[in-house]
Amino acid sequence: MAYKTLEEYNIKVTDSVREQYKNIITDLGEDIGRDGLLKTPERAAKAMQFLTQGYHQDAAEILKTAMFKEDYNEMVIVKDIELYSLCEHHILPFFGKAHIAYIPNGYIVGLSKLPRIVDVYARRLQVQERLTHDILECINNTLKPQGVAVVIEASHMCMMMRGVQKQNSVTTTSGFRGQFEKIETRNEFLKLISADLG
Ligand SMILES: Nc1nc2c(ncn2[C@@H]2O[C@H](COP(=O)(O)OP(=O)(O)OP(=O)(O)O)[C@@H](O)[C@H]2O)c(=O)[nH]1
Ligand SMILES: [Zn+2]
Repeated sequence: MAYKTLEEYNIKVTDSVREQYKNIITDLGEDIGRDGLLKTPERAAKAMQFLTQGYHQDAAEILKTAMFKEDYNEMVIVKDIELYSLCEHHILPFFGKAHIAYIPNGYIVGLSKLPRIVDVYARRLQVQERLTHDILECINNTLKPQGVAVVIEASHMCMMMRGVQKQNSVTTTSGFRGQFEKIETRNEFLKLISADLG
């Protein structure tokens, strides 16, 4: 990075993206001088930077900050983790829920770190399949558990607001490593994430 700090880099990016948004908004037929739009290029630039901040974050480092030695060999599940991402084909949102499980192998991880790594990978231009694998591989390679499973259910705005315009379709992706490759373990996980325990 040619800048001393991430903050300095972000300010330069805001400046550049703001100017490009001015052109985009004008080309789309709007009057950039209109009162309500005066600050829009700057706001839009900052919003896009927020939604893609995952490029500057290291998910493995986040996991490593909260790994604790513990002799617990049962399945740990964090389900219904809400996520918002951007599809890399249209730069439109896709959103839904991630469900994550792992079976420890000497170490447990601070529970909040699992939603945090979902956000690191979701806040990039993504496809749902790669998002699923990014989360799966990060946990597998960093925590080195006996097994890990990730399921994501999401709706894609590019299929709702435009294109095929289907309002109710939900896409499910999944990945399983280690113990979760065994059908009984995988089924126990799938049963637990679909059960309403409340
Ligand atoms: N596999 C996958 N496809 C996605 C995802 N997000 C968007 N897409 C699809 O990416 C495809 C891009 O296809 P193209 O034919 O190049 O684009 P398009 O003409 O805009 O396609 P339509 O959406 O069908 O109008 C579309 O089928 C989208 O539904 C994703 O996360 N995973
Ligand atoms: Zn799309």
